[in-house]
Amino acid sequence: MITSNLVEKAEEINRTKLGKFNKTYKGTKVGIMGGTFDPIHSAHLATAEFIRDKYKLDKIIFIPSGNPPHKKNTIVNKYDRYEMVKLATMSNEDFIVSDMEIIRDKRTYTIDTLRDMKKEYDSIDIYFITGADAICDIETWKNVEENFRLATFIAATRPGISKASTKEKINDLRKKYSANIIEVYVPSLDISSTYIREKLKNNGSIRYLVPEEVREYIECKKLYNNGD
Ligand SMILES: Nc1ncnc2c1ncn2[C@@H]1O[C@H](COP(=O)(O)OP(=O)(O)OP(=O)(O)O)[C@@H](O)[C@H]1O
Ligand SMILES: O=C(O)c1ccc[n+]([C@@H]2O[C@H](COP(=O)([O-])O)[C@@H](O)[C@H]2O)c1
Repeated sequence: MITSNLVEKAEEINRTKLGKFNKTYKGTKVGIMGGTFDPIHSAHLATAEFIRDKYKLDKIIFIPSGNPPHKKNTIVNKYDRYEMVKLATMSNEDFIVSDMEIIRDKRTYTIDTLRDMKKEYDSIDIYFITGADAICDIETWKNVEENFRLATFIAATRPGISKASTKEKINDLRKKYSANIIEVYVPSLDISSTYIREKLKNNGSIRYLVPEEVREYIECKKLYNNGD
C-alpha cells in the first residue's frame, strides 16, 4: 500500500532532477509531454520513452494540465493528477515533471507554456509530443501558428486514429503554417485514460496499465471509484 513517504520521495526525486536540469539545460533537446493525465498510463510513458530514444532527446518534461482548455471537466483534481505523474516517472532519470501549468490559475494554454519555457530556458530545442488525435485537433488550439514557431511537434500514431488522415492533416499543417511536424510510428498500445476510468468504475483491474505506484495511489485515495 502506498505511503505518504513514497509521495514525498517522488517529490524529492523530481526536485533533484529539476535542479540538475536547471544547471545543465543549455543546448539540450527537450521533449515536452503535455496532457491531462487523468490518470497517467503506460502508453503515455512508453510513447515518451520511445520518442526520447529515437530522437536522442536529452530529457522529457511532463507537464500536467492544470485547467485543460479542451477538457472542461477533469475527474480528478490537478494536485492528484500531478502527484500521479511524479510517481509514474520517479524511476526514470530522464523524465522530469513540471508544475508550471498546475500553479497557473487561468486556463492552461500550450502557447503560454511554450513562451514560459523559452523565457526560462533560453537555449533549448523544444519538441512537443502529442498523440495523433491531438495533432489532428491542433487548429482549435490558441495561437496555433505561434505554437509551431516555438516548437517542433512530434505526432505519435495512436490506435483508433487513421494513419492516412493523420498524414493528410500533417501535410496540410506543414503547408499552411510552415510547421515542423515529425510523424512517428510508435508501437501501438491501445490504452487511454478513459479506458482506465471505465475499468475502475466497474471495479476492474488496471494492474500493468498504469505503473504500480499510480495504481496504489488511486486505490489508496479512492479516486475514480464513484464513476464520472
Ligand atoms: N495510447 C496512446 N498512444 C499515443 N499517444 C497517446 C496515447 N494515449 C494518450 N496519448 C497522447 O498523450 C497526450 C496526453 O493525453 P491525455 O492525458 O489526454 O490521455 P488520454 O488517454 O487521451 O485521455 P482521455 O481518454 O481522458 O481522453 C495526448 O497528446 C494524447 O494524444
Ligand atoms: O493550447 C491549447 O489551446 C490547447 C488545446 C488542447 C490541448 N492542448 C494541449 O495538448 C496536450 C494534450 O491535451 P489533452 O487534452 O489531450 O490531454 C496538453 O498539453 C494540452 O494542454 C492545448
